[in-house]
Order: sequence, then structure tokens, then C-alpha cells
Amino acid sequence: MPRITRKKQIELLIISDSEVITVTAAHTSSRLFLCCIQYTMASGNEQNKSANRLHVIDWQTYFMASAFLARHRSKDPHCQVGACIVNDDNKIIGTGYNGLPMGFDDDEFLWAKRNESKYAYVCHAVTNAIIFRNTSNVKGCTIYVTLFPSNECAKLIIQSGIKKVIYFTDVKNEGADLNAEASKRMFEAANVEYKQYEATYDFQLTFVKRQA
Ligand SMILES: Nc1ccn([C@H]2C[C@H](O)[C@@H](COP(=O)(O)O)O2)c(=O)n1
Repeated sequence: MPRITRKKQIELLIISDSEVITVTAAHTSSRLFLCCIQYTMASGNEQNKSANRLHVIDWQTYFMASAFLARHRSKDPHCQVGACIVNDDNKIIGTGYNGLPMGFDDDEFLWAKRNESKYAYVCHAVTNAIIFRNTSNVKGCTIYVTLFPSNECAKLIIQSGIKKVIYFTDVKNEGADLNAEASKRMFEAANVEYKQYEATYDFQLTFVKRQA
């Protein structure tokens, strides 16, 4: 339970074991205006002001979060997938999400749940990430995907020269089988490493929608 220490009339310090929250308020007449809240994670009980910022997310978290951000652009109401391609210098060189080819009007195309017709048209996230890359090739790169690559994606990954796949889950919505065996067989034959992302942070990215 955090201890609340009232330092002075307009400032409160709320200290718990690992967090220091400073609430600075401008106090005028009888009303209290909350003007800023500074939230800092302090290691132990003392916040070391000279140390570098603590709790910086690692590269894998940053790239997997980038793939998750990309999937938010997908208009498929049933399954959204994101991908992020990274080179050996930890530079993002391509992101993608599942969607219709350019020129298709998403509003005209029926994105009905499990609409059988969509499979003939939809471009997978991996496809878009590779095609819309910002470099000449993706040889030797790593691709982060929110969903384990399909067999068609596996072929593209192999043929494009990507050498490592880090996936978040190999379970589709409602547990539908991903037919991942063919992808795994091709990756192993082509010496493409694949492994599941290991969460190292309870990481949540919240964008607050600006009030109109
Ligand atoms: N590795 C994958 C697998 C699927 N997708 C896309 C293709 C569809 O838009 C959607 C799956 O639809 P569902 O069968 O769940 O109705 O996800 C992908 O981009 N990458």
C-alpha cells in the first residue's frame, strides 16, 4: 500500500516500493488545479537521478510491438496479422499487415467473417512486409510476425533470403489449425531459424484517442 507523504501544500509524493509518482499542483484560491503528473519507475526505494533511464524495452520487444502496431491497419474483421522485418543493425526495413491488393476498395469487398472468397485475394502480412520493404533486398534479415507464417509466407521468406523468424503465436483465432507443419518443414530444409517470441516485459502500448 503506497505511503502518502504530504511534502507541502501543493505537492504530494506518493511512494511505493518501486514507483515514485510526483503530483505537482498549482494551488489557487480554494481550487486545486492538477497541472502535471510525473510518473517514474525508481529502482529500489531510491530514484537515482543520475542513472540512465530504467526499464528500456529490449530490441525484440520493440520489433514485436512494431508488428503488433502494423496489424492494427488490417481491415480483416476476423484475423489481423502484422509483420516487421529487421536487419542486423536493428533497423526496421519493412512492415506489413494482411490486406487486399492495391486498387481494391476495402469498403466494397465483403470482409465477412471467414468469407471464403477473401483467401483468393488477401495479401498476407509477410507478403506486404517483403514487397514494401525500403531496401533492395532482405537477405539475412529477421522477420517478426504476430502469427506463425503460412506455407505460402514460408516460401516467400525462404526465397527472399530472410534467415530468422520470430513469431508471437502459432495459434489462430478459435484455435484453428495453422497448417504450420509445411512451413516448419520448409524452414528446417532451408536453414531458416524460427522461434517463439519470449515476453520479457509486461508491455502495454496505449494510445488515448484525442477527444474531438
Ligand atoms: N500467416 C498468416 C495467416 C493468415 N494471414 C491473414 C489472411 C487473412 O486475412 C487472415 C486469416 O483469416 P481467417 O482464416 O482467420 O478468417 O489472416 C496472414 O496475413 N498471415
